[in-house]
Amino acid sequence: MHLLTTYPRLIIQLAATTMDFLMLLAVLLCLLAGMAFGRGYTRRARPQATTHHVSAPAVAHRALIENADQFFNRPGTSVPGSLAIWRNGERNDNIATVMYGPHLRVLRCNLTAEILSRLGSLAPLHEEAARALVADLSALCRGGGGGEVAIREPLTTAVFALATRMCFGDIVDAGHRITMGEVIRQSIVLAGELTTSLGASMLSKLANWRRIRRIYTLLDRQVELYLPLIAARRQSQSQLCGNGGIVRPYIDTLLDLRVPDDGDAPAGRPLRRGELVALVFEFLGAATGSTATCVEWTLAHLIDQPEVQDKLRCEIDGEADAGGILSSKSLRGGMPYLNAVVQESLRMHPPVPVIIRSVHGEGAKAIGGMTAVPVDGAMVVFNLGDIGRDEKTWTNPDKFQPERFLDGGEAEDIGPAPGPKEIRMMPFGAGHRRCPAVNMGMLHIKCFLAALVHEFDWTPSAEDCSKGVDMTEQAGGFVKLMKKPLCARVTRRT
Ligand code: HEM
Repeated sequence: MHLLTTYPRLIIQLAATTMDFLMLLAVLLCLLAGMAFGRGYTRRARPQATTHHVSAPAVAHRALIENADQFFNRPGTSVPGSLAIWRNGERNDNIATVMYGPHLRVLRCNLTAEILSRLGSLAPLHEEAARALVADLSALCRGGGGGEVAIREPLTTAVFALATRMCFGDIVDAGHRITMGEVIRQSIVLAGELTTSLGASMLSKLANWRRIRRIYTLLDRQVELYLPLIAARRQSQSQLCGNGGIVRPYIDTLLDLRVPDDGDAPAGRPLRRGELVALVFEFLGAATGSTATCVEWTLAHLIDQPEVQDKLRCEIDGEADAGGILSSKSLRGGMPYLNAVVQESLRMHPPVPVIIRSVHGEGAKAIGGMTAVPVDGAMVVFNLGDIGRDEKTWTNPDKFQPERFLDGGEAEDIGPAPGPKEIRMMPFGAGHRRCPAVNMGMLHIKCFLAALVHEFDWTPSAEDCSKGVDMTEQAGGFVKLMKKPLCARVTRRT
């Protein structure tokens, strides 16, 4: 009796947080289950989701383009997505996590129509962000006189500031923005770690309980950081002026949006608080990580191959205005070498290294070696890095050769997103769930890269002078970073 009353109390006292308590409860349940079944327990065959890996461009095409309708969802049970979605008993989906259907269409259409298709109007924001990065870097490299700079942090800060303005307008002060950036960075790193270490079993959850608790803490922190901003935007949905047009911050469009209601409201329902937070997190994370990572990899190659850097600078100098700024129109279409350099970088180092789909039924046959799978489905992982370096598709796939994307090159007709006929690279994914922001992503990368190459000379750091730039990729993670963050000698051009 004593044990029965004392233990639960002890347990509750020991468990400082709900998560601790749940984990301990889970341990007890496991122990009880073990005792109950004892040695006579035989493992029942449970339907187990299998995982298939795809590295061949032709197989990716067969699945994601020819059989797109069977590959339109990401696995609902994928961790850590599932941890983030279910809070307080409700699904808080963003675009990436929601199941294919009307809800997804409404969210994707809103992002595309209200933000992604307004690149011309957003140009002043892009230009200001690029100028701020140049100023920041000039200060870091000894007032422009030359110095070694680790580029990742100033770059990420500049890209994140741009994403924050697009999302909330001008109401976020620098301190709040820095905290938001740090919380998102930590959340993404942790989610990346969980993706590789966390399985669906209870044992795996127990082994990872500290990380799971930490991710919930970070999610709560995001709620604390975004809600005051959302409330402020709700109060005054003032408009952000763009060049020749008006662009509303993303959050304003979300506050006005109505999504299909499972109940009986024919006009739909507003987004819930948790959904708004999930969508803001997605927007800020997606718009920042991939862009900053691609610019860092590209600079590494430009330092490694100074002749490519010179050729690129020549093209940029010819297009930039007196203030060194490139028009949005030039960035979007008029600079073939800049486009080729960015495409080559994305081919070799797609910032998002893998995309995942669930598949069931006959569609599974699109994947070599698979037969039709039952309704609980199988998971298919497409390796974007392998696809971009496929030896049957690319000549010297491990060599950085932007010329292949110019007229007469082996990839002259290849764009960043695959067309209907073939897949040769897919840094923005493919099929129904491909990235909706291909044009904006390309524009952001080009905008920051062009400003950096126009304003500075990039040479190896003292360490890299002897050894060369280390192009090793960091293992794991949602975004494929350089293992050794790029440190370069940066000199302001006069
Ligand atoms: C260099 C820039 C970018 C790269 C390389 C990139 C790459 C990707 C990739 C590989 C996917 C998964 C696609 C798939 O599963 O087939 C994705 C999805 C997505 N990206 Fe991007 N992205 C970039 C920029 C952006 C930006 C700027 C935004 C928003 C402002 C964005 C929003 C999204 C969203 C919402 C999804 C989920 C789409 C869905 O599930 O329907 N991305 N991105």
